[in-house]
Amino acid sequence: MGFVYAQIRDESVPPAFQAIDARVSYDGVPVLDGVSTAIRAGETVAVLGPNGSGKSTLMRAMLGIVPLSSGEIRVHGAPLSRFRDWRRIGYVPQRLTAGGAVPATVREIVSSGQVAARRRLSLPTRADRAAVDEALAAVGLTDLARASVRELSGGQQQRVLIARALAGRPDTFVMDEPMAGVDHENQRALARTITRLRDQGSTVVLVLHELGPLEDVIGRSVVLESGRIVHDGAPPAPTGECARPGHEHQHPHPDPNDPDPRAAEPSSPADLMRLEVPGRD
Ligand SMILES: Nc1ncnc2c1ncn2[C@@H]1O[C@H](COP(=O)(O)OP(=O)(O)OP(=O)(O)O)[C@@H](O)[C@H]1O
Repeated sequence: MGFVYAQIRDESVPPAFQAIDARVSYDGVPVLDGVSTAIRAGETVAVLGPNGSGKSTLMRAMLGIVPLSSGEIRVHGAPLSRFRDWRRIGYVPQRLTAGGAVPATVREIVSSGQVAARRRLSLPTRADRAAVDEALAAVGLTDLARASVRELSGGQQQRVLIARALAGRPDTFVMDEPMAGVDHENQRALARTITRLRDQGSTVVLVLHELGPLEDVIGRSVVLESGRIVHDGAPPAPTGECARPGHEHQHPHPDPNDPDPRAAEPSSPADLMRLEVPGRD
């Protein structure tokens, strides 16, 4: 723990992510409206806010998946366009729509999280396989390793995506609603995993609708409203604050398998890999 806090305080370590007056528009409509924030290495930060406030867009902009109309993103000290060390980043996208033609198994999808980190043409090592086993165990999917992801429930598919990010052994995680559709028991397991990542010094940025079992893990919350940061600091108090997510909050995607025309539909390990390593060329 001492190491973690020393790292957070150490000004010589660049922020894991830095947004400087970041703006994103869709069809001329501003969705991020001048966001400036820094996620320090080793921090565990929740991004909260009402539906449509720009949370996912901020995550995707930080990873270069959506372009800025103006402003700047820096990742581990480098401008996004020059950042190359994507193996350091584990991305859990909002959800998986696993209806594609390739009947990938749970283990295959989880193993795809290691492709970015593996040396060209090299096969998985024993350590790689152990990391996949560990990631599957961390999300409670060991028994389903050989199942096709298409057979899984939305919450189980969400856990596959989390395991895929863990398997690559990154030190920086971006998780977009990792708890969505996940039952309480597995939410608590995920909270334990995130606590462990934090204690190891990993950086974790999560989009959440409510803190739930993560309440004790989250040290800082950034609340967005209409594409702007309206709160940045200690998580909002449980009651009486409009910034608190959950109240008047309608989740727009109650069924994780319900196709969303906005979403990419990753259907193969290769497609999932592209989600994992945005911005590579
Ligand atoms: N690819 C896209 N094309 C057009 N508009 C988009 C696109 N992605 C998001 N939007 C719009 O941008 C706004 C912000 O969306 P975003 O998904 O970032 O919000 P959010 O805070 O993550 O919402 P939620 O809690 O519902 O997931 C919304 O109005 C949304 O409809």
